[in-house]
Amino acid sequence: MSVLDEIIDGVRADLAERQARVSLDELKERAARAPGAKDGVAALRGEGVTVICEVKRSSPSKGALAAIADPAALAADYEAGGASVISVLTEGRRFGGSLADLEAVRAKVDIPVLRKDFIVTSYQLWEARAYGADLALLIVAALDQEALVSLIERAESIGLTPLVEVHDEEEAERAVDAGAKVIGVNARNLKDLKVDRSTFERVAPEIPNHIVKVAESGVRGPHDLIAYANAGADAVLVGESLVTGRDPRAAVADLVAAGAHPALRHGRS
Ligand SMILES: O=P(O)(O)OC[C@@H](O)[C@@H](O)c1c[nH]c2ccccc12
Repeated sequence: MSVLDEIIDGVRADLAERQARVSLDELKERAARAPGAKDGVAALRGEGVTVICEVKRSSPSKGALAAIADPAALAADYEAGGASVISVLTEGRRFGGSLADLEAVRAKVDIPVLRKDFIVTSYQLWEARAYGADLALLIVAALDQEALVSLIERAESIGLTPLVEVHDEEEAERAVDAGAKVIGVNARNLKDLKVDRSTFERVAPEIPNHIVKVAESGVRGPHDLIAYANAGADAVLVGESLVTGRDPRAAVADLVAAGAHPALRHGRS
């Protein structure tokens, strides 16, 4: 079984427990009381390359990364550094996240917040909205085409912007066909967890320019952001290097500065 399949088995078990405790109607009521969803597409289409900063305690590939006692404080640092979107991992078993983290971050920052999880049912989209998310991750490799199309539609119908994650050209084509407006190319292959930064430049040409292109994973600092920008990224998603660094606010500010004028500095046409 692939790592992705194993993670999803755990996600489904935890989901069944929550569904037994909280009805869909309760979630919908909670979603109706949540602050209105912010426009994720607009946030990512800023000047230059925008930066999505992730609250990430651990990962299946590296184990524990950072304790992050106060995820809201970290998110506030990211926002102060110039982040455009905060990504909050809510998967518990492998990534150490929770919906409580999402709620705490939402209460603290003004910029859009992404629920980063392994979403396989619309119940999880309602949870995302109920806990204040504005965007939600949908992983193409975890969904058949029918489920992908229906989750994109459901997400949009409740105000969420789907960030549709792909790992290769074929998945990119499926994401485009399904109507994704934001596509993330993950350099970390979820089958064996290896990072290959050339994935983005290989897959990006499959994605038409009206779609926001996000380069995910493996950004160690400004030079990686610039390489992704030169390969056509509109945004980058960064976790590990920020949570393990000494000064997340300064690290984000450095990334944002590098992304501000990539065309002028690096000859991107
Ligand atoms: O920590 P990194 O290498 O900066 O990567 C962040 C992000 O791309 C990664 O956490 C991620 C991308 N897609 C995911 C799907 C599920 C969980 C995690 C992820």
